[in-house]
Amino acid sequence: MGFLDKLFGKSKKEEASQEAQEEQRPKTKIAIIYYSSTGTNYQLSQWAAEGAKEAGADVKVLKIPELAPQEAIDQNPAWKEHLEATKEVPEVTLEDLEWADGIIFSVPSRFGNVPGQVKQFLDSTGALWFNGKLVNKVVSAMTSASNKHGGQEKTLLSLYTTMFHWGAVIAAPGYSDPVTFEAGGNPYGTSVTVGEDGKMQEDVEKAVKHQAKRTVDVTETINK
Ligand SMILES: Cc1cc2nc3c(=O)[nH]c(=O)nc-3n(C[C@H](O)[C@H](O)[C@H](O)COP(=O)(O)O)c2cc1C
Repeated sequence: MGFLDKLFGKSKKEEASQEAQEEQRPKTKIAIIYYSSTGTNYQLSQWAAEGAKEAGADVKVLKIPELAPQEAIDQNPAWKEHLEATKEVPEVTLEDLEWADGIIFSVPSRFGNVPGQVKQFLDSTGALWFNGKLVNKVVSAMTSASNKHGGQEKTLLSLYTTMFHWGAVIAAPGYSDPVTFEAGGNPYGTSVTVGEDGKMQEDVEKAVKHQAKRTVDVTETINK
């Protein structure tokens, strides 16, 4: 509300017209793109979707295709179960990247790096990159690992390296809200430790939702 509005208030007509304008403004498009073997990064993505929707965005949750051989998946019941439970989630395409104004990634750590499935997908973005289609996309990322210091920060930096080459704008959470401290204090992106029982060791839901809202805010600022 501007100074004059504060002083004199707005007429009902002006308020209605402002509301109508806000309704007509296209929603910010956020793609939440994840890879997950055993469900952790899928859950982080669900929370991010809730946060981004609460912030008014049009949201798509998309999975990066599995590449592991079926024999490997069959040997791990949690992996098999998760893939079965999420078979209806659409697989991400290059058109989804073009559609999105902002992208939130969620990927598990593999020796401090992104999983091969994620790298394969990123390497398929060459033509979009070459044609400048990824410039100014706002990106933010989340991750998980089995150990508290198992490579979470390095995994995020490895992922962001590709985004620097895209010309994307990285919207890491930093310490923009105290929820980050409560979630373990990773300013590069929300990260979580997964116990042997497959459960998350820290409560990161609020931090994920904050990160998602911040991604929507930064995306809207960039696209003003
Ligand atoms: C090949 C491989 C490498 C991994 N490397 C690490 C590692 O270096 N440090 C660590 O703490 N966890 C490591 N993990 C554990 C995964 O990060 C963990 O299972 C994952 O974060 C769970 O996420 P998801 O449930 O979304 O699949 C590794 C797992 C696999 C399969």
